[in-house]
Amino acid sequence: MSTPPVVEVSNLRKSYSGRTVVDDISFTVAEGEIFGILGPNGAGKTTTVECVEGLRVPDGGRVRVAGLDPVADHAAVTRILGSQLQESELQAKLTVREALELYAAFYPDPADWRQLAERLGLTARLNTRFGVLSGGQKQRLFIALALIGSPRVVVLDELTTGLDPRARRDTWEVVEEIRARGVTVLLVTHFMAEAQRLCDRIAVIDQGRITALDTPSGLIARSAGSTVISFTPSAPLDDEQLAALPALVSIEHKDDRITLAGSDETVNAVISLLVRNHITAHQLRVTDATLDDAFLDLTGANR
Ligand SMILES: Nc1ncnc2c1ncn2[C@@H]1O[C@H](COP(=O)(O)OP(=O)(O)OP(=O)(O)O)[C@@H](O)[C@H]1O
Repeated sequence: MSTPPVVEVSNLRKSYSGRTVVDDISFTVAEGEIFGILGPNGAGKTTTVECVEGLRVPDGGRVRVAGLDPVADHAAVTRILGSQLQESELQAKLTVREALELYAAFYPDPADWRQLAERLGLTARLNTRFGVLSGGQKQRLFIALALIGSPRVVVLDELTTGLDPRARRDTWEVVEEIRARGVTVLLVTHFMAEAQRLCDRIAVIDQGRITALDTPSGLIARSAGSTVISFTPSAPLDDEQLAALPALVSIEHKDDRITLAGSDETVNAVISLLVRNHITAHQLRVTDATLDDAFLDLTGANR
């Protein structure tokens, strides 16, 4: 028996001063899933998740979190859904311990904050004031505070922005641990590597609309030119023959080097073409497109 989705968004619309920034967005998130919302600046990602959190009132459409309306049933939804705070929401003088105790007091049945601090590597920082924590330590504290009410769903928005690569990786591990405990994660991100590593499915949003919704590998596969082939031929190749290759998306010449974007079919055909013409391919490289390429294809970023 399939369980109902934890988060349901149908035909969501939101405008600011007559300008539509979320335009007919629909998606569902299953229990235990890490669902990514990816898109360029100003695409409407934060507005969408703020509607899920009940922090913004939609102009149209329907949002449900565990069957509840985040605006009408706000108090009930805050007990189910944990949100990541913004930096401005914590006083610089508050210590890590005080912040954890304060937020634990908001919930009738909070998680054990000492255990959370331990798991997030904050035990040695309990007496440190928030204002002097490093960026990575602040993010860990925000994650701890988002989890303190033992939520079923946690919303993490731009979780690793500004972190160094090490701190980013540590934070990803924490998110994977959260999911391993069955918590559903709604993750807003700009970082392809983050989306690729963590998300089960990703909605790509551009100008307020979903342009694609798929698994990371599904998004990559649907990107035009999912395989890139480059080589330096031992003799000139006729452009017409190259242009006739199956599934070819683009041809690029740079000095003697040729770069083709296509599919696996293109790779096989180009090899046959070279063999037929007794041409050797020097420094032949075949690479798969990345989520970066798919992102550029699926958003206005390359138009
Ligand atoms: N309170 C507001 N009043 C007016 N316009 C707003 C408001 N909040 C957001 N916007 C505008 O709505 C659009 C979408 O913003 P939103 O923050 O949802 O995008 P985003 O995808 O999260 O962007 P970013 O990646 O830059 O954070 C932007 O053009 C933004 O300027």
